[in-house]
Amino acid sequence: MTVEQRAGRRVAIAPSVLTADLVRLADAVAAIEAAGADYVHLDVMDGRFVPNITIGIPVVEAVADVTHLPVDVHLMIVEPERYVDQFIAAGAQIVTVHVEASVHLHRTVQRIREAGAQAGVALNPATPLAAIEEILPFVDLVLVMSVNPGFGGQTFIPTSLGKIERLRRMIDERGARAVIQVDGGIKASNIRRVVDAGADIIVAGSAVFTPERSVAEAMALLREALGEA
Ligand SMILES: O=C(CO)[C@@H](O)[C@H](O)COP(=O)(O)O
Ligand SMILES: [Fe+2]
Repeated sequence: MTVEQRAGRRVAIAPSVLTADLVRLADAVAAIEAAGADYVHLDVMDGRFVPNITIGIPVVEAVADVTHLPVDVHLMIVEPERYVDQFIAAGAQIVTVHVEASVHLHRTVQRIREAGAQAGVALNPATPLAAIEEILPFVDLVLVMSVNPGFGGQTFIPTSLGKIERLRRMIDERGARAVIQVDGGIKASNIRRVVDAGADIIVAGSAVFTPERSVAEAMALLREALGEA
């Protein structure tokens, strides 16, 4: 994408429901949809790849059944290739796997696309961009983790900004089609910097689901920080 094309683009926001009231998950999804979210981001954790266990296939299916938003599934699980078909059958439109978790990443990405979803690859904060050099032409999305995966509500790691800038250059120089998603610790106070570094899709969990304000107010605050409200 050229600088000119990027200048006119609208940034997408993908709220993560990880810190929502999960007893009222349908209400949380309806609230982000009404507030103009572009995706619903679902964080799947297995207690092995990350030290936390969250939701699985039935919850993804339940969310897909009650929303028009594209369902963006972030798999923080070992051997994700064993489950991608089931997540896609459940309604996932984007399936992102961690490069650290899939030995035959090219095969996994191919399988996600064959099954009809968009394929994303995610990088932990300590994983260098070199890990995606070979897979870049085959993916729809690269997810830069700006916290160590496993929990919502953590603090943004500032060195992520340089990594996003370098990834932006890598994608643009190679003419790759992948979009850049950034996930972890993004608030109204830093969203502009993340977008200026090159992000196309912002994941925001605790900034959207917070006791401090309604979902609608929180989303408006993020848009305002982007200069879009
Ligand atoms: O994947 C993850 C955490 O592992 C994220 O999607 C978080 O759930 C985002 O939450 P905040 O950092 O925005 O609170
Ligand atoms: Fe996530």
